[in-house]
Amino acid sequence: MKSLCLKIPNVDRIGLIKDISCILAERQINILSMEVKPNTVFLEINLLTEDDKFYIFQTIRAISQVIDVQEIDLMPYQEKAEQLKAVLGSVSDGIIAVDPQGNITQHNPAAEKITHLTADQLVKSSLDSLFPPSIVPLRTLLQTGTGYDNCEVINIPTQSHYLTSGRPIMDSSGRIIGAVAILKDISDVRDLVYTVTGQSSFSFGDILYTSKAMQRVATLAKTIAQGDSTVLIRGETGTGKELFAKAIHDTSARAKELFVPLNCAAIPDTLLETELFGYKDGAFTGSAKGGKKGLFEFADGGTIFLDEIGELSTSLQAKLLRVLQEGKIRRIGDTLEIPVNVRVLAATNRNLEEMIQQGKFREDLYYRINVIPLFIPPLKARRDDIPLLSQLFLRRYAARLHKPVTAISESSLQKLMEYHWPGNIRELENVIERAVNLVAGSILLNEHIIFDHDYSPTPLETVLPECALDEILDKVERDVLIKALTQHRTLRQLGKALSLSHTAVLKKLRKHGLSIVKR
Ligand SMILES: Nc1ncnc2c1ncn2[C@@H]1O[C@H](COP(=O)(O)OP(=O)(O)OP(=O)(O)O)[C@@H](O)[C@H]1O
Repeated sequence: MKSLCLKIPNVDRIGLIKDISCILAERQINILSMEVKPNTVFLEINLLTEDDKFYIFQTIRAISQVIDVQEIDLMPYQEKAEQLKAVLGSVSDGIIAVDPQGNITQHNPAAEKITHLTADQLVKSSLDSLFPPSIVPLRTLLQTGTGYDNCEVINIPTQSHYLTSGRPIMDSSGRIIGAVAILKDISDVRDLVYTVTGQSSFSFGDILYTSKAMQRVATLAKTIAQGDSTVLIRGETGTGKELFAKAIHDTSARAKELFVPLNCAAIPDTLLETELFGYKDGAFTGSAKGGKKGLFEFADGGTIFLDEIGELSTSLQAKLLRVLQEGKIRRIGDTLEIPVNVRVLAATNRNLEEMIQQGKFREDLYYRINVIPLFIPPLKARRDDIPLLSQLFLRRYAARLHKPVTAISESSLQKLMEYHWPGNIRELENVIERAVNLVAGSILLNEHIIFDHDYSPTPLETVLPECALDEILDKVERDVLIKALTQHRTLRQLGKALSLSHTAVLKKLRKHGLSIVKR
């Protein structure tokens, strides 16, 4: 039933509320809420009919000392609640208020985002049902009344990580009637530290290793980072080339500017050119009005990371060489040259020297980008790193998949140490993710470790007897695609490996309900 809110200005007198109540009672009208302030009464009542409404306006106005009766949209308490909601909704920090028993009474949308809990989970729930007691300083606060500042909370089941400060809410006699916690997401804290101190948000500390080989690479990379020269990062697929590029940028003098990564193999040539250099207004049919900035312009002042540079077509290689030599770009369809100040980091797992011999890679570009070569060793050449990286991925996927697995058995670690890792750290991550999916207990065992090459395609003998040729071909096609997907990350690479066009690959993936694994 709809309610009607009234504001009744008056000259205070004893018995006025009783008179109003009598009029409403006579008409069987229910009072939903009432607020009495000096010289004003606010009423929220059930609205019955237009006739009732006319009647109560007339009769209440006629009460002695009543000045007027006005209809209003919201009661004062509703207005305050709306204002509070707007204030809570406008802050980026999470806010959670609880009553003395630890039941959540208020929270804002930022708290949902930071705790990774939904409004339904938070509303009227108790702290203990949502957070392990060991990570809820608010619970202690309710007992001691002592506030706290910037406690770090990592809640593994919900994958949330934040800093929280808390204060008690006391009544006038000093009794604790609740508490309020402020939550700051850890990534916002990092950004803040970065803004204030200029300290890098991603550093070499995020690249894990124990091997001597990697120590040498990391030391060299840290030195390189201080300079401004072009770096060519070499290494097999999945060895961490992009990770190094990011660490070099974030430790360099350009750290405050943009790091723009581009995988040259992921985009067809024609698009790649517009991505890199942009285009002028009206350069071609369907081009955006006002033209478009390319990535070199975007990255101005910062770093551009050209991953899989060996996949660039020879015509784009020539254009890239011009930018590196002249420090200027020209948008497609434009004659104007725009100066850009961009550090180029490039990476490849291809043998560029062999490609030069075959005429597939320009020698002049090679010398231009290979100013400082950085070789990331394959995982099989630094097996000492396997236990540490395995633990990292085990923790990551145990948390992500809500599994209680905490350790890797001796023999499975042995199995990991003996494998040749053609897909390097990316493959190790896949294998651990797969194992965590399979494990039921707390220890990852030998049987949970399945390498990519262990996935053997359906043997033909098992399908031949009962299937039509179309079905057999379908099964084989699906197996081949699954196998190829474990080795290639982009449509372009897949297409190349299977001698198919982009669209043909895409169509086949769709047909079998498969997709490229994004990382
Ligand atoms: N030393 C490391 N510590 C932690 N994670 C790592 C390390 N090296 C690589 N990784 C992880 O392995 C994955 C592959 O790394 P990355 O993408 O940097 O490799 P890449 O050599 O650039 O691969 P590709 O040649 O296929 O582009 C990423 O998820 C990355 O975070």
